[in-house]
Amino acid sequence: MLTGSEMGVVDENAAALGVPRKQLMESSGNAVAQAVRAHADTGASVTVVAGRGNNGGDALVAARFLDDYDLRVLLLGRPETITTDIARENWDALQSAEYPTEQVGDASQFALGDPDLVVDAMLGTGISGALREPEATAAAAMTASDATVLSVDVPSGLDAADGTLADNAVDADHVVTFHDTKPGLSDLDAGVTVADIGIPEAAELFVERGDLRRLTRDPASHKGDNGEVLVVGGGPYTGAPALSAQAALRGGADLVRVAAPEPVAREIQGYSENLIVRPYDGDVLAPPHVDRLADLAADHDTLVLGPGLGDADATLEAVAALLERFDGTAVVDADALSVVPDVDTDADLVCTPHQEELVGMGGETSDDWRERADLVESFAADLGHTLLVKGPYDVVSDGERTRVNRTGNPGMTVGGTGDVLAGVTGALACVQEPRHAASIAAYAVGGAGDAVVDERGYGLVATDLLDAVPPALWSADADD
Ligand SMILES: NC(=O)C1=CN([C@@H]2O[C@H](COP(=O)(O)OP(=O)(O)OC[C@H]3O[C@@H](n4cnc5c(N)ncnc54)[C@H](O)[C@@H]3O)[C@@H](O)[C@H]2O)[C@@H](O)CC1
Ligand SMILES: [K+]
Repeated sequence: MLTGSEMGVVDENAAALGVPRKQLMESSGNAVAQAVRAHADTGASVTVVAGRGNNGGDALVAARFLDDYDLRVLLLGRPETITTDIARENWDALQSAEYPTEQVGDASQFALGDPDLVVDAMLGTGISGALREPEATAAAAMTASDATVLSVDVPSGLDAADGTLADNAVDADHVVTFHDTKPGLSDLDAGVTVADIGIPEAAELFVERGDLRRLTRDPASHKGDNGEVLVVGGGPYTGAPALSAQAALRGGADLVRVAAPEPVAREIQGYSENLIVRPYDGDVLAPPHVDRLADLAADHDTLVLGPGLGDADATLEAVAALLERFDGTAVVDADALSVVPDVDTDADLVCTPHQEELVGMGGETSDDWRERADLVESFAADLGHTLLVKGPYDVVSDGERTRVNRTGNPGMTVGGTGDVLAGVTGALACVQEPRHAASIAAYAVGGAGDAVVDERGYGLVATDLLDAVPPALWSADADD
């Protein structure tokens, strides 16, 4: 089942793969016409009631497949108010071909007549709230009529975000929905057909620009609403935690703090005035620090644990103890990964190993990315956590759902790129489900690397990625 917004992600991913929405609309329209044929004999009277969005567009396409019916096509509103180019192009095609179309200016002009079948294509996944006019009047007329009511995608008035049905929704006899069923359809007293509209499976498997649609930033948000990240890293190394923390800021987090041993804290701060550094005593993370860090972590949306911590026994012991105390979302990277298989934690972990680290954790890998995806999925299920396994094709799995990211290039084998990825994942995990955070982070950091290499060739360094992350996250072109 897919919600309306998930459908939007998949459909833009299809466009990114070369199957644009207008092509999908042609398939949808064809499927609507097939459903008409299934419920009305050739020659029967069929009235199409089209809204001004793409739901209406689907039915305007269907009209071209229904030449052997006694057809009427009603547009609710003026053609100038059609909201998308592709729906308007299909309206214009009906005009050029001189189909019998009518415009309904307002509710008082709506007259359904007495058709054998009515196609309800007023509103689909773009609805918000109860039906307004003239849709409300048209819906009441459809529901009251003797006509068979065939709804396109969802009955107008059903909100595919959560399945709620408006009081004045269309009472459909049949629904032809696209690609996958939608929330609320199974509760209706209507026959539901799911039509394949030619969206490639890859649009759901591969992370593509449609996934960026999940990113939203509330214009009314305040400092902190977009995430506070705590990076626990550093000791033997200073660059890694600084990179992760700066990447978390580039990934959209509002506040990023780094907890690090006192001797390296100043150096980490020196990399960037944007960071807040919280020093603790000693040269490396060790069990005595855990109480304070656990309290600090509880005040953050996500924890990024591992960058530059090193693998001293005391450090790994402290990592395990910290995870045992923590019940939020933590991105675990680098040396901290080795602790994960044996740790007992209520936290949601996003583990970001490369393939060697995966094997070190007890997982298996394969040169074939499809096999690797299966292996990662079953290992994620064993662990009970989300995995983002880095490679030429990154694999993200929560043990049930698995995605593959194809951005990135061989220039990114340089040191530090993993720290950037962990930081961006940490930032996104403040506002996204872990699997989406990991998928989008992999896509955007890979895309950032691709942009840098496109511009300057190989020889990129991890700091180059930082500036390239925001455009990779936020400036994808969306089509209609
Ligand atoms: N996303 C996809 O993957 C695909 C979508 N297609 C179709 O596109 C539909 C979604 O199209 P759109 O996003 O253009 O949205 P809709 O066509 O569902 O509705 C958009 C219009 O409805 C108006 N509106 C919203 N709430 C209203 C209310 N309560 N009362 C009256 N008017 C209201 C909006 O102002 C807007 O003009 C799907 O349901 C499906 O039929 C298909 O063409 C193929 C693929
Ligand atoms: K509809």
